Amino acid sequence: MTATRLDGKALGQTMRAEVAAEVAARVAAGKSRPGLAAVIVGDNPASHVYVRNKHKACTDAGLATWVHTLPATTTQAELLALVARLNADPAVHGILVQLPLPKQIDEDAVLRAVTPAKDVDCFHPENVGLLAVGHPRYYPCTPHGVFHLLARNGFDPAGKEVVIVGRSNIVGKPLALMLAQKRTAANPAGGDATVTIAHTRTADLTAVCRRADILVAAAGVPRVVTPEMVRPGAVVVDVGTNSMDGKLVGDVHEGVAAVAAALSPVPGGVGPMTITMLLVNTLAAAEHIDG
Ligand SMILES: Nc1nc(=O)c2c([nH]1)NC[C@@H]1CN(c3ccc(C(=O)N[C@@H](CCC(=O)O)C(=O)O)cc3)C=[N+]21
Repeated sequence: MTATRLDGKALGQTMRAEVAAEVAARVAAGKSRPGLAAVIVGDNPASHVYVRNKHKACTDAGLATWVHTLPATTTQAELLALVARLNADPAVHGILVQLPLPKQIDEDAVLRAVTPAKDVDCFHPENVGLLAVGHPRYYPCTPHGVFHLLARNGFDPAGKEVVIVGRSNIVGKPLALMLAQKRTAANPAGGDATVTIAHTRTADLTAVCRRADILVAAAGVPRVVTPEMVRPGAVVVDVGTNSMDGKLVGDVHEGVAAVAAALSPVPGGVGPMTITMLLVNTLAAAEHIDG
């Protein structure tokens, strides 16, 4: 078997065009233009690539966007002062503080300083709590991107066995919540799936992964998911973005393409979907804040 490609670049473009049309209609109706402020601290090269991609995607879809670039020596007080300014700026509907932050800065304190209505990453504990009780204000971008990459390629997780390798606050944990939840009008990305959270300390990770109809690799470990971990015909989503010798590699071994029914590539899979969901959330934030 050679796996069907879950093309996040193509689906991301389609969904960005949907956002662009909604933004244009909203502005034509005299409502506010959704705006995203991105904050990047320091000179992590990958972070600069991602923020540049986000800025371009916003511009292309007709959103207002600003990038605040701060030096690696920025203090926590300086960063909190910028966040406070963005919280108060009516042109800004979404605020994204790119992670990771330099070590002198308390990441949790910064994520909690973003006013929840503008927290388009869905990293603030209030928004994580709303997600956990099944009344999401926003969905976190990467899990939401994974959901659409599956659902819009005909792989509805409802009733399926999903195994997620990884338990981070950014991907594994919120994705597990979403996919296990009941799908309702208020929670359209509820997955109605049977979900297992595994990780690199799971005993017999291979046996656990082989149970999966849908296997999500989000451990941040290059090629941790190998072909023998995949039941023939399973659907595999690769969330890994590891840099190895200057090359971007996922968490899924190349050999998995010969076993899986469908596989998301890196690059061109979840990454572009993550950026697309940021645009979706910024539009939702403008509707939430300004109507
Ligand atoms: N506050 C915050 N929010 C985030 O959403 C966030 C973050 N911090 N920190 C880092 C991670 C990682 N992340 C990616 C976004 C896009 C691609 C992406 O577009 N990747 C392209 C390739 C990009 C390249 O050329 O390297 C692809 O997979 O095709 C990847 C990774 C967002 N993150």
